[in-house]
Amino acid sequence: MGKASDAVSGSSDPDVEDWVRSFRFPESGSPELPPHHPNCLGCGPANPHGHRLSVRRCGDGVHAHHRFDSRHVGAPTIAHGGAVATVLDDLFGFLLYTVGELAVTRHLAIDYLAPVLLDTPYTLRAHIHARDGRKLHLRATIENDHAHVVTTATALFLIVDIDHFLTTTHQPHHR
Ligand SMILES: CCCCCCCCCCCC(=O)SCCNC(=O)CCNC(=O)[C@H](O)C(C)(C)COP(=O)(O)OP(=O)(O)OC[C@H]1O[C@@H](n2cnc3c(N)ncnc32)[C@H](O)[C@@H]1OP(=O)(O)O
Repeated sequence: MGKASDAVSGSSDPDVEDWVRSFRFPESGSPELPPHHPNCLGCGPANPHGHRLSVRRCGDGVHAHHRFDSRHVGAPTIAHGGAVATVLDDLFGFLLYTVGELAVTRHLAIDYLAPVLLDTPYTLRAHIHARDGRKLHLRATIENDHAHVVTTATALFLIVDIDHFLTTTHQPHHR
């Protein structure tokens, strides 16, 4: 595995620094992709409120099978749109393993084409549509068992260096 933390600068939070130091990119041939960290809301196995998303490489992109459950209810029987956004954002976050660079969400847009139902199997896919320097333009879909696409998403992720995760003094960005 490649190390993401060769140039770690000082951090005041030892837990964050430990996580950053232990972060590794998986081998390029490895289909299984590791969670971003144990408590990640999207994929962390130790987060009792999380989705525990399990994501694999698929060609140049990534895919996952997922069921939303009663913790994610919006309208009765339907997944909350924010829960769907969480999962898609996290799915996009797995594409960083395919580029071998650290990246974070700058912009996320979702089209909710049909309700995402609770306790129902879905297939999620994401890929890099285009790369322009630091900018990764990403696309994703959620599809039901009848191959109907119920949600589409696009995102702009920005490649960052390791210091992004160690800096506790980020300033708001004004466009
Ligand atoms: C150990 C590791 C584990 C890694 C673990 C990773 C976990 C992933 C988890 C899932 C993903 C997440 O939830 S990530 C968490 C949520 N996201 C965040 O917290 C990020 C918060 N935002 C930021 O920190 C910052 O805004 C950054 C770093 C994203 C970008 O800041 P910046 O470097 O100053 O860049 P900025 O000027 O804003 O924009 C860069 C370029 O993008 C363009 N741009 C900006 N918005 C748009 C837009 N909507 N459409 C088109 N283009 C846009 C700008 O014009 C500019 O173009 P040009 O002038 O350069 O041409």
